[in-house]
This record gives sequence, structure tokens and C-alpha cells, in this order.
Amino acid sequence: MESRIQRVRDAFASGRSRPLRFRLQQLEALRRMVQEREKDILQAIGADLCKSEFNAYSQEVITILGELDLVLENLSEWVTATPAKKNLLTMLDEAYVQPEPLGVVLIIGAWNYPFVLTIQPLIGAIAAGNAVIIKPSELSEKTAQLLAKLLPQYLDQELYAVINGGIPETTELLKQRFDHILYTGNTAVGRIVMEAAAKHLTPVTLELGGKSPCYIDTDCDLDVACRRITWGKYMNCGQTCIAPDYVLCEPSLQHQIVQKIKETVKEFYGENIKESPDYERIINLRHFKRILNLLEGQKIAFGGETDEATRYVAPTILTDVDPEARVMQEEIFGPILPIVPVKDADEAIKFINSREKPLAFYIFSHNDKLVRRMINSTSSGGVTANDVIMHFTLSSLPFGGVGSSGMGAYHGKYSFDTFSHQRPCLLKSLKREGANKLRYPPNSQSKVDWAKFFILKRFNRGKLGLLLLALLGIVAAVLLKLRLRCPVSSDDHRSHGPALSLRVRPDTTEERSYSNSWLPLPNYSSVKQLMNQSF
Ligand SMILES: NC(=O)c1ccc[n+]([C@@H]2O[C@H](COP(=O)([O-])OP(=O)(O)OC[C@H]3O[C@@H](n4cnc5c(N)ncnc54)[C@H](O)[C@@H]3O)[C@@H](O)[C@H]2O)c1
Ligand SMILES: O=CCCCCCCCCCCCCCCCCCCCCC(=O)O
Repeated sequence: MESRIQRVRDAFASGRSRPLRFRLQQLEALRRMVQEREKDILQAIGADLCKSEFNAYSQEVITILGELDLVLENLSEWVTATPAKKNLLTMLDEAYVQPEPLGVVLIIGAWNYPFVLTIQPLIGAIAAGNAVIIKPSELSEKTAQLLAKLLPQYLDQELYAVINGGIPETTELLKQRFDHILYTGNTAVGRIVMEAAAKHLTPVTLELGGKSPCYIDTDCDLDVACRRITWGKYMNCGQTCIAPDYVLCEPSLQHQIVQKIKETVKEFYGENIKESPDYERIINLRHFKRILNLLEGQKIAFGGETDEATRYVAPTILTDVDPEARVMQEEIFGPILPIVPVKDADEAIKFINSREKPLAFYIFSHNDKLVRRMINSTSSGGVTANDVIMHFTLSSLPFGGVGSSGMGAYHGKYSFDTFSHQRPCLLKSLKREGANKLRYPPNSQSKVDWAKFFILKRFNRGKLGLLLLALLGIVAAVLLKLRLRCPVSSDDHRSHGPALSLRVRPDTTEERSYSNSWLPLPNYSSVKQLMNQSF
């Protein structure tokens, strides 16, 4: 494994992943791969998650094609250095921020959207000029195998490698040094990844999970709310990181919500849900049993049927759920929707804030003020009002968690930024050494005053800076002229001195040794008077 990673590192060191043209070529090749091998991709996802080709295409492939289009269209702009604002000290220099690749990036994917969760970060990492190692989830085995087969056929084989394996391989992988790790998966493993990364001081982006609450207000179109919640909760059999985990609502709404979701489930999946091509299955037996355990002792208002042989769990709703119940302690990641009654929106806010910060928060209400109040009084990775999941699809929004739901973000330009170092560059000339004496020892109050002026002074309008510089130039010229006409001795260069007291060319060797950057230094307070409050 070490030698495999070393090959990727050597390829990065060759510098060929950096030029814009190369990055665009690789991304175009990736797009070709998705288009030419679409059938294989849909079949692999389908086999892993019992997913129809339509669902695999709309939930995974569309996102990737959209991301590729966006990056190919904008990358030339993103790689361009951004000029930085300058202060008086650097007015004549060049200052800019240049994004540069980080190096070798490790992407660890999860099984629930096995294509999107590896390829979307890969797009960002390539766009930013990095070399990449991808470790797909071993639980979505078919997609993992397909990625290992396809990517080398389309991308530079040395720069971008797929390493497959389970916990032992990932553990081994995490012992190596990377320049960034993006991990998607559960919070417990997120800690393991961060700990391993800390040994090498490797920065991490952790895309984790959590219990995403959904508040339904009484002032709300319940029909629409329940349709959207049904879609987002039962899509992929509830195995979506940003699925609404549970509903908070006033007790009077509970019954109506159950009825409306029940009707929608029938509309979406038909009388026999098991037969519906749109309804997926639980990934494996371990997760199936875990979900079954969550039902124990709960009031099932709808659904609840299960079939171990096919890992089928029906769309299920639990009512009057006790906040202390097990189903309210861990992320459900399955098609079970608990409803926890709360008195009002304030109680819902308190409830949310008393728990770990979720990955998503959903609010359904006609009341725009309430929506904004709830957003402002809670914290979560992302928020969508009057819908669910959809913030994931907007690549102009950063996607990521906060607190225990993760750190860092990606998607669109945010991916590019995540995998880039924003390198500050200041290009000075070797001229104007005279002016630089202000920062060289020995220091004095006058120098401090000047430094304060140059660094702290704020100007209301941009052009005033230039005007000030011109004015300073004039002042310096006048002072220089004065000095030439009447050289005055100042024996204490640390004193403030009277107005317009001037430094003279040093006489002693000792003085010369620190003064070879000699220039007249006007007294700050006198010049300040000249400039005074006009800026
Ligand atoms: N924030 C997001 O974008 C996002 C997306 C999808 C899933 N998730 C979250 O992920 C969780 C579900 O995924 P999962 O964790 O079951 O996926 P998983 O089992 O596929 O694990 C994720 C990755 O971690 C690796 N891994 C597992 N155990 C490990 C260990 N002990 N040491 C090192 N590596 C290890 C796996 O090989 C895999 O590549 C949920 O909590 C869900 O909310 C988050
Ligand atoms: O587990 C974590 C990763 C989550 C991945 C989730 C992927 C989900 C992708 C969903 C894609 C849905 C695509 C639907 C596209 C068509 C929708 C058209 C809606 C029009 C809406 C118009 C409006 O005004 O709202």
C-alpha cells in the first residue's frame, strides 16, 4: 500500500496535475466515462441498493453531470489569482491570493450513495490540481469494483488511484500521510479518521450524519409538506444522510400527518410497496437488525412490516415518541419516521438545541417570520424551508455539517476551495529601501506612530489612499528640501521632538551601522496635523 501511495505522490510531484488544460482534460474524460458507461454505473448502484435505474440516474448520475458541467465552465476563473486589497505600506507592490493544490488527497466514501459520494469530491480534488486516492465503501461492493475498473480507463492512472477494502485496509491507509482527507460516513468512524489524520497534521473534511429534525407548523399546507417529507424520508429506504430523521409538531397535527403520509406512500409506491421499483432495501442484515431494534416498544401508527430475507422495512411512522426512546438517541438511517409532539415552535427550538447539531434542519410553515426565527435560533449543517433534501442539489451552497454532523464543506466552488490552499502572495521590489527604515530597529515612538498610521489608518474612499500617498510624497519632498537647506541635528532619535524635527545623516560609525537605510524621517504628529481629519 505504501508503494502505491508513493507512486501517486511521485505523480503529483511531477507537476502534471497542475496545468489548467490537464485538469480540464481529466474532468472531460470523467464526463465521458459517466456518459459512455452509464449502464454499468446504474447497474452497479442498482445491485448494491436494490435501486431502479431511474432512481440511480436521478439521485446520483444527474448530480455528477451537473457538477462536471459547472466545474468545466468555471474552472478557468477559479484557478485565477484574486488581487488582494492593499494598504499604504504595500500600495506599490503586487498582492494576490493564488489557489494551489494541496497534494495527495484521500477520499473515503460511504455506501448509501456510492457513486456520488466518491465522484463528487473527486471532481473537486482534480479541479484543484491534486492527486487522489479513492477508498469506496466496501458495503456497496459492486460500485466499488466498478470504480476500480473504470477510473483507470479514463483518468491518469498514476495520479488517481482506487484502493478497495474494508476496515483493515482503511486502517492501514489511514496510517499513511496525506495532504487532505475527505471522509463520508458515521460520526464514530469520523473520530477515528480525525485521530489518524492528526498524527500527520493532515486537514480533514468530515461529512458525517446525525438526527435531522423537521418541524411542521400549524400554519402550513399539510398536503404539500407531507408529500415532500414522504419523498425525502423514504427515498433510498431512508438511508440518506439528510433525510428528515424525525418530525416535531403540535399534538393536534399528529393524526393528520400520519393520514397524509399514508396516502402519499400509496400514491408513490402503490398498494404493494414490496413490488414497487421505486422502493429500495436496507443495505445489509446488520443495519436491518439495527433498524428493527429501534421499533421495539414504539407505537406504530403506520407500516412496521419487515422481511429479513429481502431486508425490506416498510415505510413506517411512530407517534407520541418519547424523546428518551432509543429511536430518538441515534440516527435512524432507515424508513422510520418518529413524531415527537411539542407544545409550539419555541419548544421545538429548545428540543433541537438540547441535542447534537444535526446535518440538516427542515421547517414547514407559511409564516416567513417563524421560518427565519427558527433558522436564527438553531444550528445545523444546512437548512431547507418548506422542502427536504433539496439544498443538497444546489451547488452554489456549501454542503457539510457542523459540530458532530461534520466539519468543512464541498460541492461546486466549495469543493475547489476545500482542496486548495489559498496562498497569499506579496511581490515587492528591492527598491524603496529608504521608506522601510520605519520597521527596522532601533524603534522609536515616532516610528510606532508612523506604523500605526500606515497600517491602522482606514480610508472612506479608495481613491483617498492614492491622494494621501501623493500628499505624503509632497511632504517628504518639502522636508527633504528643508533638510538640505538647514541641516538640523537631533541627538535623540527616540524622542518625539518638536514639530518637523529631522533626522540627519549619521556622523558616528555606531549610528551609521543601523542607519544605512537613511532617509529623513518627519515627525509623525506634525505631518498628521497636515493630513489630519480629512481622511
Ligand atoms: N454528510 C454526508 O454527506 C453523508 C453522506 C452519506 C452518509 N453520511 C453518514 O454516514 C453514515 C452512514 O455511513 P456508514 O458509516 O455506515 O458508511 P460505511 O460503513 O460505508 O463507512 C464509511 C467509510 O468508512 C470506512 N470505515 C468504516 N469503519 C472504519 C474504521 N473502523 N476505520 C476506518 N475506516 C472505516 C468504510 O470502509 C467506508 O469507506 C450515516 O451516519 C450518514 O448520515 C453522511
Ligand atoms: O446521504 C447523503 C447524500 C445525499 C444525496 C442525496 C441525493 C438526492 C438527490 C435528489 C435529486 C432529486 C432530483 C430531482 C430533480 C427534479 C426535481 C424537479 C423539481 C422542480 C422543483 C421546482 C420548484 O419550484 O421547487
